[in-house]
Amino acid sequence: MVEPTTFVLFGATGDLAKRKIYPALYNLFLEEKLPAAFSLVGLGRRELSDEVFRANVEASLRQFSRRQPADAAKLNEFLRAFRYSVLDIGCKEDYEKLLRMIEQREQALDLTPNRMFYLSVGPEYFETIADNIQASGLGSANGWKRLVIEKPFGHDLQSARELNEKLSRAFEEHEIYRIDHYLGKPMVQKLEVLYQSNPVLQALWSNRHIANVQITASETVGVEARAGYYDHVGAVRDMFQNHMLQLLMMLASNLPYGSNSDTVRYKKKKVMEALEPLSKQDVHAHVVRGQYTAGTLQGKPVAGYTSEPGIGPDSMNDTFIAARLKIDDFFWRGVPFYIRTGKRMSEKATRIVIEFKEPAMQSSAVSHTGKTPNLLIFEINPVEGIILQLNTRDPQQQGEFKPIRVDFYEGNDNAPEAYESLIRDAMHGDPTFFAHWDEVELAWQWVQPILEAFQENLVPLHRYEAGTQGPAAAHAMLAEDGFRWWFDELSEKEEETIEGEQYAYHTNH
Ligand SMILES: NC(=O)C1=CN([C@@H]2O[C@H](COP(=O)(O)OP(=O)(O)OC[C@H]3O[C@@H](n4cnc5c(N)ncnc54)[C@H](OP(=O)(O)O)[C@@H]3O)[C@@H](O)[C@H]2O)C=CC1
Ligand SMILES: O=C1O[C@H](COP(=O)(O)O)[C@@H](O)[C@H](O)[C@H]1O
Repeated sequence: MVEPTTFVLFGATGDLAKRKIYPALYNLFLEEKLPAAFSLVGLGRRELSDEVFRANVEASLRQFSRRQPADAAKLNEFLRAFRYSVLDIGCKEDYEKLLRMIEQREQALDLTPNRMFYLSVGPEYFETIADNIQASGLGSANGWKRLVIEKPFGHDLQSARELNEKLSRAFEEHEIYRIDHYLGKPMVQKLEVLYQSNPVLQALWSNRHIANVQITASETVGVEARAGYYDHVGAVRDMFQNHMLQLLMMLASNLPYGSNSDTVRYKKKKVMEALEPLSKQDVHAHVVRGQYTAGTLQGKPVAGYTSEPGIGPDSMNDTFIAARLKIDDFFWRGVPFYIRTGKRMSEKATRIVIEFKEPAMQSSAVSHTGKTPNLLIFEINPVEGIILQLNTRDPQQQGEFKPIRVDFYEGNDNAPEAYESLIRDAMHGDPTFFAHWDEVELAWQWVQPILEAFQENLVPLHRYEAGTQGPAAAHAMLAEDGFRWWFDELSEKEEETIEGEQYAYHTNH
């Protein structure tokens, strides 16, 4: 049972609300996962009547919801909860007006005053909104209050700390839900269960058996219409500091059976604390910075980053980052974690590949031609699946090994979106899949030398052609350790030679 809730949506006329929040709420409603007593107040500067607001919400469902609103009665029942109020974030009187409106609705619907403030607005507004919520009395009713905020949470370590301090004046940590939509992806949420409920995985889940871990989030899209935002953040802030490090934490935290949200947060924090820090001078040896140039994607020519609308010809912004990380703890000491993410790469895929070690002793009487390492692959996005790569004998070529893949793909094309489970969890008061401040701070702390090294140009900016798997230097980084990125569609030529060097790939580590 979800408690009665008033959902106060700042940025109700914006892109995120239309594309993600309304469809998520609608699907939760259809699945009877919204509170029976539910009211939503949308806020923005635009003058809209309740009717126009509801019509806009309906239009967004028609465009973006995974389930079309076919049943008019159901749709009307859903939209009945929606009201709109004009609010300028900096205007104190607007919050007083909002308070009166919410109180009236709570009275009319006999709602306990539980209020969820969802900030779907730029981060520059977070502090003002939190202060005004407190000053107006919106947050001091006789129920719970929660603050849901979107990324980015700060621009670097210092700004993140400042922001957190400001939010803490109005909301306690347990009331703040920092959304990282990667934590809402079904396969990411399943990692915990897969580990806890499969002794075979538990037995293998350590430096005894694992040679390395590779986490990739490659995108085919470029900067799109987000130049103003992206050119100041780059891949390191947009994806790496948050989504990619969250994937690392979820994978490496070895959660014991029966973990609750406190254990999850504690374990994730421990992973971050055990990450070997990089010094600014060392960044170049463990981090590859890249930027896409013109190329071909799915048969079509695409522009290079510096020719994109809104991007200057001299921009040194990173559209790709790859890094080698080491976790110095009992489980993972000696296992490199390679993380990479980039725009305009050859495929849209988020996946984790776990490469297992080879047994130390091999019989010399048996040919090992064709043998590859065992791999366990978690496909996270856009397809969801688990693949195990094993070796068997090739029946045609008696003496040779042949890799086979045992795979399971989640066939549900209509799977819930990340925002559905995250909004539901926030309404339930379950913080498990939200980013705690401790993790966010540790993530910024780890990334800070990278930000500084990029800023001071201590790391070369490697160009990579759009439609490829990123700069050659990212392949060379793994080759230095005797590994390779799995699942790259490198052409044979590229595989043989990278920047004139022989690709050092061997399977016995
Ligand atoms: N869009 C996306 O896919 C994603 C967005 N995010 C984050 O979500 C947040 C919102 O992004 P997005 O929806 O794209 O942004 P938009 O620019 O599309 O929307 C911004 C919203 O903020 C409102 N707003 C702006 N200034 C004021 C003000 N002074 N007073 C009142 N309302 C104001 C606007 O309303 P009005 O114009 O009516 O005043 C509008 O509803 C950002 O933090 C973004 O980083 C995170 C992940 C993905
Ligand atoms: O947060 C962001 O994520 C998207 C990628 O998300 P995905 O769910 O499609 O993998 C990325 O394109 C965007 O730049 C970033 O802000």
